Formats: sequence, C-alpha cells, structure tokens
Amino acid sequence: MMVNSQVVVDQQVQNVLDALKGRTINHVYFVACGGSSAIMYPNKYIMDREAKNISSDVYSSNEFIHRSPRKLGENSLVILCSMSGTTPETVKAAEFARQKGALTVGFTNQETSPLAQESELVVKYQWGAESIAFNTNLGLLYQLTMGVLNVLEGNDKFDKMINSLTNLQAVFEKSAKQYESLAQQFGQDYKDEKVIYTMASGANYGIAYSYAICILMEMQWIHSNAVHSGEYFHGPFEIIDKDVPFIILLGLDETRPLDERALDFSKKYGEKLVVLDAKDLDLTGIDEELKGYIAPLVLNHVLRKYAEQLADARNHPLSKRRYMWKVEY
Ligand SMILES: N[C@@H]1[C@@H](O)[C@H](O)[C@@H](COP(=O)(O)O)O[C@@H]1O
Repeated sequence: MMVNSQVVVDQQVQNVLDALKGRTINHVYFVACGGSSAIMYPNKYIMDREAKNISSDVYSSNEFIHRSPRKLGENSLVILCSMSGTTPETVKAAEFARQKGALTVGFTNQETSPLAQESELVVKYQWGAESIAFNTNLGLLYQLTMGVLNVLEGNDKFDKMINSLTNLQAVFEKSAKQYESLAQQFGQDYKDEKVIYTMASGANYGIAYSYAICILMEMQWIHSNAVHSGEYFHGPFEIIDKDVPFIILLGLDETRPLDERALDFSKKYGEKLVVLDAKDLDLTGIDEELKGYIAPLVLNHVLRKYAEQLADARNHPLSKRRYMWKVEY
C-alpha cells in the first residue's frame, strides 16, 4: 500500500497505474470466464458512465481469442481474471493479448499461477471468509478501473472510490447481519425449487448473472437463467406465475427504473419473489456519487449468504461438482 495524495491505493494496483503513465490506451478489454467474468460487468458499467474517450468491452476468454478484435494492440489494456490462475482459456487469452502488444494485467488469487506468469503485471487478491472487501477481486478491480480513468483522463472520482472501498468492509459486516435471518428463511423456503431465475440491470447485472450460472447452476444444480430487467418484457415475462421463483435485484444506479418496472409487473402475476433492494442497505462511508457503483458489491456479499443458507438447507455443499475439474472438457 502506498500513499497517493491523500488516498491509500493498493500497491499492486498502483504498479499498474504507474505502468500506464505516458502510454496511450484507447480500449480496455475485461477478459475472464464464469464468476471471474461476471465481476468485470460492473467495471464495464463504470467505464461506460465515466470514460470520455476510452472504450471498453467484456469478453469470455475463449471468445476473445477466437473473435480476435481487430483493434487489439499496443494501445489496449487487457485486464484478465482467474481465481485459480489456471483456467486454460484465460491463460491463453493473456498470452494472445501480449503477442498483440497489449498491456496485460492478471488478477488472481494464486500469484505463481500460469495466469500470473503470462501477464505482464499481476494483482493478487484475497478470497474467502477472512478476506477484507478492499483486497477482494471486486475491491481491487474497482481501484484499478477508477485509477485507469484517473491516470488517462483525469477523472476526479478516484479518491472518493478509494475512500469508499476503505469503508466497505464495515458495510459488508452490517449487511450480513441485517440479512442473516432473511437468508436463512430463503434457504428454507426455496430448498425444494427446481428452478430459480435472477434478474437485474446496469451495474448489478453481472451479480445476477454469476448467481444464476455459478451459484444456482454450478454449485446447486438448480435450473436458472439471469434475465436482464430490460429484456424481461421481450420474452421472459411469459414465464412469471405464482409458483415461479425470481430473485430480483434493485440497484441504485441509473438503470434502476428498468428493475422497478420489471418488479411491478412481477408482483402482479408472481408470488415467489425475493427482492433485494439496495435502498435498504446501510451504505454509511460510501460516497454518495458512488453508491450506484458500489451497491453490486454489497448485494453480492448478501447473496453469498443466501447461497450458503440454500446449500445448508439442501444439504448440497457449494463445493460439490460432478463435471468441473473432474472430467475432461
Ligand atoms: N464459479 C467459478 C466458475 O465459473 C469458473 O469456471 C471456475 C474457474 O474460474 P477461475 O478462472 O476464476 O479460476 O471457478 C469458479 O468455480
């Protein structure tokens, strides 16, 4: 950690920001798979809202290689993430991006992993029960995204972001307490469901996406799909009924009206609705201007508790897999 004016940014993130100085970057690629990809989505949201000139994209690692964006080159920053650092598609994507001359940054929990070796710069993040919000994958990615905007475009929200992330752990702890009994109730009420949909938009969509594909499908073998609130009325709403469960996230960002519209309709025809509204969270310590960006991190933290309770109630540990890491794929 080092002091940068009045704020203290993570040292590894600072190293990346230093490497950017004097470099022309016109595009940021966020590249990863599964849960590691989902955490890129709110960063793309921040880039879209804040960047004046730099464009950005989120790619699933293998698609990044096969689609091979023509623009990818020495003016690109490629941010990759893999918890294990061994996901072959992501390791190859780092190698591919480097060959094209891009600056590569590998986020991983394993600093000696293949991804760390293939990436020019490495950010090791914490994971698990003992981790501190500031040092998690999302905490460090947010520091980097806002830092990139600050270094390359002079964006003035960087200090506010660092300070808000410094206060995030306390927010996490309060939210976990606040939702403790609701999470337990969720586990009991939904343990026999065969399908649970998730829905969100804007900065929160990635959270709904990872909940559907990682928590419900991967870790609980429950059918699911992440529905974008804006797409709800263009197909998925035909499925809503009294016995069809939906987890609906309401964010604090600019796309909240989309979620509200979807929720209003769902309430008319559905009954099994689990609504997590970021307005109910105690976000003391988070800068007013950044609450919309930070809400997904807190909702994600709360939803993890819901996942743990569901796993307990179903007697199906979150670590249980039948194909992943077990058979050839
Ligand atoms: N839920 C995720 C999966 O979606 C992902 O495929 C896997 C490997 O990911 P990583 O590249 O982050 O190690 O890990 C987790 O289980």
